[in-house]
Amino acid sequence: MKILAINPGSTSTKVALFEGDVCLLSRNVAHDAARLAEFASVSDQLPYRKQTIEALLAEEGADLSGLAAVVGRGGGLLPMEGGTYEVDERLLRDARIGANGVAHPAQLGSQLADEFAREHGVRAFVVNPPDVDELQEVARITGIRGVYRNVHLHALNLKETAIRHAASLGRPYEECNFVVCHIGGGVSVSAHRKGKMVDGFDIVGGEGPMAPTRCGSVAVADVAVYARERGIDALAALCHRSGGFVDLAGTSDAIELTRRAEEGDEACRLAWDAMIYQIGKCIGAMAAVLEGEVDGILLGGGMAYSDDLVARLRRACGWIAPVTAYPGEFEMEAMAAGAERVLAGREEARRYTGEPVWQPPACFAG
Ligand SMILES: Nc1ncnc2c1ncn2[C@@H]1O[C@H](COP(=O)(O)OP(=O)(O)O)[C@@H](O)[C@H]1O
Ligand SMILES: CCCC(=O)OP(=O)(O)O
Repeated sequence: MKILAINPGSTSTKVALFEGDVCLLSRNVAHDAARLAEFASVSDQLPYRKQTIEALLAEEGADLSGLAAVVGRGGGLLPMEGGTYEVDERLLRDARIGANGVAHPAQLGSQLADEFAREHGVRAFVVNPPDVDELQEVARITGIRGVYRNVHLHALNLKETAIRHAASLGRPYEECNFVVCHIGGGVSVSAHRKGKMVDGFDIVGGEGPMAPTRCGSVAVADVAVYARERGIDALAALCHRSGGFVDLAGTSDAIELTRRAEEGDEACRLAWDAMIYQIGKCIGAMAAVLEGEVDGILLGGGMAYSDDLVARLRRACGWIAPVTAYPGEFEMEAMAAGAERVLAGREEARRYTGEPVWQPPACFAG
C-alpha cells in the first residue's frame, strides 16, 4: 500500500513515498525566501509548490502505481482535536482562506494532497495539523476579558517525537510527561502531560522564543510602538515570517548564521546566543507547567543537528530532566503512519467540523 506524504514548510517542501513503513523515496527542497516572497498569499504558492513536487517525483522516477492515499501536513484550520482527518470540502475551504488567521505554508498541505489524490483517484488526509489544540483550561486564560489563548505548534513532530521517546523508555506516551521542542524555521516548545499537549507557545502568534523566521515574545508596549511606526502588516509578518534571524541577520539559515558568527559577525553571534537562551527559558516554563515531573526534554527540528545548540540547552536545562536530541523530524513518517492506520481500518478518519474545542467560561462573559 503506497502513501505519498507532502510537507510544505516555511522554508522548504518535503515529499516522501512510503510502502507500509518502508520509505521508498524522500526529498527536501529548500526554497529561496525571495522566490516565496513573490507570491501575494500563501494559497497563491499552490501551483509553484505542486510543480516543485512533480519535478522531484519525476527526477526520482517515482512509481506511483498502486498509490492508496496522499497525506499532507494540515494547517490554516480552526482549533481541533488531534488525529487523522479526511480532506473534504469543509476542511479545504478553511485551509484555502487560512481560517486560523495565520498565513503559513502548512495550509497548502491539504490542498496539495487533494490535488494529487484527485489525479490518482485516492483518498487525501491530514494528520495532527499545527492547529491541534489540547490546552488545559488554565493555559487559555489571559489578563484581558474576552481574549483567550490558543496555540499553533509543530504538533505532528512534537507528538511523534514524544511517542517514540516514550517507547524507548518502554512506556506508553499516555503515561509520560515531557517537554518537547521542535527547533526549526519556527521553534515550538510544549508541555505534554500523559499524552496531551497541555501547554506551549503560539509560534505563529508571536509567543515563545525567537526563531530563524520569528520574532518571539516581545513586551506588548514595545509591540504597540512598532505597530504605530511600521504598521500592523509588518508587525504580523515578524511573528511568523520576517522576524528573528531574518530581521537581525538577513537569513533564516542557521548554518549560514553560525558560520558567519564564527567568522566574527557580531549580529549573528548575538542572534544565535539569544535564541538558545530564550529556548532554555521557555523549556523552564514548560517544566513548571508539569510541576517538575518531567520524564525527559526532547529536542527535534533541523537546528537540533547543531552540537553547540544541544550542548548549551543541556547545560541550561539538564538539571530538570535528561535532554535527548532527535535531529530533523519524524513528520513524513508520522503522516504516512496516520494515513496507514485509517486505510488499514485500525482508526476511523475524523471529519473536520470547525466547531470550537473549548467554550469560554461563563464567569468572564459580558
Ligand atoms: N547541522 C545544522 N546545524 C545548525 N542548523 C541546522 C543544521 N541543519 C539544519 N539546520 C537549520 O535548521 C533550520 C531548518 O529546520 P527544519 O526543521 O528543516 O525547518 P522547518 O521547521 O522549516 O521544517 C534551518 O535554519 C537550517 O539552517
Ligand atoms: C504553523 C506552525 C508550524 C510551523 O511553524 O512550521 P515551520 O517551522 O515550517 O514554519
